[in-house]
This record gives sequence, structure tokens and C-alpha cells, in this order.
Amino acid sequence: MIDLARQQLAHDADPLVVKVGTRCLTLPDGTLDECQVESIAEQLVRIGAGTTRRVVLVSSGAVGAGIGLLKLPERPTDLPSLQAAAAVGQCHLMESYNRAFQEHGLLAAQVLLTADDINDRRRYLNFRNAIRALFEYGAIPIVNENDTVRTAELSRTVGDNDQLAAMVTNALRAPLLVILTDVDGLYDGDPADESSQVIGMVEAIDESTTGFAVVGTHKSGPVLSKGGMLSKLQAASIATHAGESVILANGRSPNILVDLMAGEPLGTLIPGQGGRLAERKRWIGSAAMPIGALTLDAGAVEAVAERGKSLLPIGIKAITGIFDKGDLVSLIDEAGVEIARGLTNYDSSDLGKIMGQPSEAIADILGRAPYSVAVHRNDLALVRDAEGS
Ligand SMILES: Nc1ncnc2c1ncn2[C@@H]1O[C@H](COP(=O)(O)OP(=O)(O)O)[C@@H](O)[C@H]1O
Ligand SMILES: N[C@@H](CCC(=O)OP(=O)(O)O)C(=O)O
Repeated sequence: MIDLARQQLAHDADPLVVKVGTRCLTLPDGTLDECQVESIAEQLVRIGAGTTRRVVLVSSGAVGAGIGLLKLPERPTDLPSLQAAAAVGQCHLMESYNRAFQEHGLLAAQVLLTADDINDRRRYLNFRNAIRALFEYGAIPIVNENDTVRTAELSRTVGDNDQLAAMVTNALRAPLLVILTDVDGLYDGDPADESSQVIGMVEAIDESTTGFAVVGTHKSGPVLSKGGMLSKLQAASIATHAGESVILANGRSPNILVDLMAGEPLGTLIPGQGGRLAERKRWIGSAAMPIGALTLDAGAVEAVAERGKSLLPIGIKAITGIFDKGDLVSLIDEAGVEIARGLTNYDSSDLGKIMGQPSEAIADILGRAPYSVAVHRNDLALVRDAEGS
């Protein structure tokens, strides 16, 4: 049955981001399921990809495809071998997509990204411009994490394609992210348990929702395919806090994308929270990850959070992390609660010297005073804006 709200959401979904998980793309032996690739491509064409609707596909599956091609007896567990499998598999994955899209007269475009590409504002803007150019040419951008340069330990890595897809959604201001996997949506218990039911709508992601994600049901081991339902909910949280909606659905269900775009109430809908954020605030608030933190005294918290003021050095009580001028930092209160994120005008070393001091003293302390404020209000996004309250 068509749901009118879902129909409107589908109608407005331009650009649309579709994320396809490994479970949806691989056969039981771990190799690439070419029929699924063809089905995804065919459905995307039917819902207007490359012609009437701008679509970005975020696709996993490189590791699975690589394992099959390299004839590995089992899935490797060490990072270099997984990266090698991903590198081999990515070619095959893209060949398959390209072949499938060419059947419909369209070209596939490979886009390999890491979280750092989105955290760096210049690279982020370049990424967005490249995607826009691909839209103009009617090519289909197919994003995957750049696995060969990924380092599991790096704090600024995304971790998996679910969250990368959410970042891409926010970067492109896509009103809808569809995450396809091998189950019908978020279940209220273990999906393997017959008494568990799919939740049609999740109003907001909180502990009760994330509590439904059964950790370890699948894929607890592999380093390059470690999404899981919790990761999908975390991704949904990133996108919905920027005001975009997310649907979790079964990519193995025939015609799922066509049905969703017709407004069928399938899967689990997590509607966008509050208003949609302006582009720059969206990047600051939710696309990028902070690499340091500034602890604010109570007066500064009030000035920034309640009066919309810039952050002055005098209101900073402590600095955590090593960062450069222009980097994204968290602004936290003395209890450690994040109240905002912003781009700092000074690096951590200079900020350490001027914190707690009036702005008039900056020139004396540093020998120069390029900025009177530590973080300008135009470069700040309040956490509560991101939460839409
Ligand atoms: N509450 C839940 N509802 C639905 N799926 C869940 C839940 N808890 C755990 N899962 C598991 O999450 C898996 C999907 O995540 P993942 O393995 O990362 O898929 P993909 O490779 O498609 O991204 C499902 O196959 C399911 O077994
Ligand atoms: N980049 C990896 C996928 C990593 C990943 O996030 O997998 P999944 O949880 O299935 O979306 C690959 O292409 O195999």
C-alpha cells in the first residue's frame, strides 16, 4: 500500500544516496553476486538515475569480490591482505557495475574516499564539485571507502561504508539515504528469532533503538566489512541529525528501490530530525570529525550557546589535542558535554598561550593578533542545531 508521506519523501529524494552492503552483494561463498549488481543497476535506472534523478551509489563488496578472484581459501584477517583483496576486488566490482549500467546506456564513475577527504574542507568541496560534474554528465558516481590507504587505528577514519554513506548524504544535502542490506529493516530483536518484528518507523535514535542491534550476529571478525546494524543506526543518526531521512531495507527483496521510490512503506524509516542545516554548518556539525577540544567556562558556554556569540580566548579553560589553525574542534563545557563544533582561528600551541586572556593581550603574547576571537560564530555549529531542537 502506498503511504503518502513516504511518496512525498521519495519524490523529494533528489539527490538520492543508496548504500549497498556486502551482505546484499555477495554469494554464500563470499564472491560477488553479479545478478545483484545487475538488479541494483537496473532498479537505479528505473527510478531515474542518470536522467531524471541524481543518484549516488555507495557500494561495499570489494573485499568479497577480491577473495573470489584471488582464490583465497578463506577470508584473511590481517589488514594488508584484506586491503589487497579490496584492491583486486574493487576493479571487478566496478567492471560489473560499469557493464550493468552500460546495458542501459549509462557510465559508472568510481569514487574512492576516506573520512579524511570529507574532514578536510578543501577536499570535501572538491569531492562535492566532482559529484556535481558527474551528475551533469549523467554518469553514476559509485563510492567506496579507499581501503588500501585505510588504517584501522586512525581516529579520523570512518570505519565502514554505512557512516561514509551518511557523510556523503550530508555533504550533498541529499534528503534521503537508503541503506540496503540482507534483512527487512531494524528488528526489535535478533532477526534470526521468529518472534522479532521489523520496526516500520524509528522517530529518533536513542539507547532503546541501538539496544535492538544484536552485536556479533554477523561479521564480527572481518576488518574491512564490519558494519552491522549498530553501524547503520550510527550512520542514520549522522544523517538524520542533519535533517535528512534514512530508510533501512532489504536489498535482496526484488524491486526494493522501485517500490521504495513509489512510496511503499517498506523497511524502517528514520525521518530527518528538525530543520535541514545550512551547508557550512552541516559540514562543521556533522560531516567532519573534530580533532581537538576546547573546554569553555560557564560564561563562554552561555555566550556561545545562548547568545550566538563567537568564542573569545578568555573563555577557554583547557585545550585537548594538537591541531592546526582552521581545524575542526569540539567546544565542551566543564562537565565534558559537547555544546558546539567550530573551526579554530589559532593552532593548539598559540591557543595554549592565549587561553584565559583578554583579546587585547593576544598581540603582546604572540607578537601578532590576526584574530580577536578563537572561533568565529560563522564557523560554529551548535550541537543542539544538529539535533534540530
Ligand atoms: N536488530 C536488528 N535488526 C536487523 N538486523 C540486525 C539486528 N541486529 C543485528 N542485525 C544484523 O545486521 C546485519 C546487517 O548488517 P551488516 O552485516 O553490516 O550488513 P551489510 O554487509 O549489508 O552492510 C543483518 O544481517 C543482521 O543479522
Ligand atoms: N570497503 C569494503 C566494505 C566495508 C563495509 O563497510 O562493508 P559493509 O558493512 O558490508 O557495508 C568493501 O568494499 O568490501
